[in-house]
Amino acid sequence: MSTPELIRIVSRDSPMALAQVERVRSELAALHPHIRTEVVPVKTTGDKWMGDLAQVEGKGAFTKEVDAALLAGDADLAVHCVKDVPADRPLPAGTVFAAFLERDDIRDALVHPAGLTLDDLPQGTRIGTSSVRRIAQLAASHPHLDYVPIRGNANRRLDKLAAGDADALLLAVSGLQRINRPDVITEILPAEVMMPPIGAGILALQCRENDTGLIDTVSGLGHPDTYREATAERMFLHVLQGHCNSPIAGYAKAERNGELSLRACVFTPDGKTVLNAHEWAGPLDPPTLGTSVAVALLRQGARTLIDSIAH
Ligand SMILES: NCc1[nH]cc(CCC(=O)O)c1CC(=O)O
Repeated sequence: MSTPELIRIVSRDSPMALAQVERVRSELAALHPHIRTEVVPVKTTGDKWMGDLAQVEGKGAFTKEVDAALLAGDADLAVHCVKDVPADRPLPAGTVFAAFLERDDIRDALVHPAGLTLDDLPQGTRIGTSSVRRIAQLAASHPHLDYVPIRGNANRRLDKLAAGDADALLLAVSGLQRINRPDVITEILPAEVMMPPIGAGILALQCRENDTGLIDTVSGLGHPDTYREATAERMFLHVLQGHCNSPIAGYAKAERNGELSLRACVFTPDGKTVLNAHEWAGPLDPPTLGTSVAVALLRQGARTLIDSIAH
């Protein structure tokens, strides 16, 4: 097994994705100063299609072309937001996760040009979001708000907000930090108000499964607690067979004392029905915790809620 001299890193070509690649490059440079890296940017279906993601083959819209480049040997290492990697099916055959980087902020933020906070938004404020998860969580608590679909990478959404296409946005804090625009945040929503999506704030490194030298080299970038959280969350989503447009939210948390917990919710689109589960792992391993929380929600009727959303 040999250490590679050059690692070609493939990723989406959005500013956020390229910033993520730079983080990987700098962590790699610190660990392996002699390895050179090259960036292979690709456009994904999700970047090109500006309509409803459920109408394209929704699942994997942000990952398919990246995975294809990896499998074709045009690159050696893919960087993905775990949030964008489908969990209802296995990773593309022949690829594996080699590491999960230390998790960033998991919360969503409100972006309002005049600096208003969520509870101050007036009647009829148009929130630019296409996310079933985000809309379902505000629909019940803030019924006076309106929603307008908005797509495109975070920079484009900020441009559309400035152009007046929406009155406010909901975006991930971690994403805004990555594109160096935390200045636009007017309020960070606590996870109790806006439960994050599965995999929020986590970057995964994916390799070809037979590239053992590379897997070994990049595994040093992995963060053990993030690995436990990501594994519990993805098994949860796998058992629920959630899809990219699912009204599902939740997060695992590895506490300082080593205990792992997972809380999760499934919503109706109007947010009036919320199924809830929160469990501690105790002696369970992370995937079994994920399975247990998913089964708890299935017992409460989660299947009907998930299947009633078009996908
Ligand atoms: N679907 C786009 C996407 N994928 C991951 C993030 C945020 C960063 C992350 O959670 O890793 C975003 C942007 C957003 O939802 O605001």
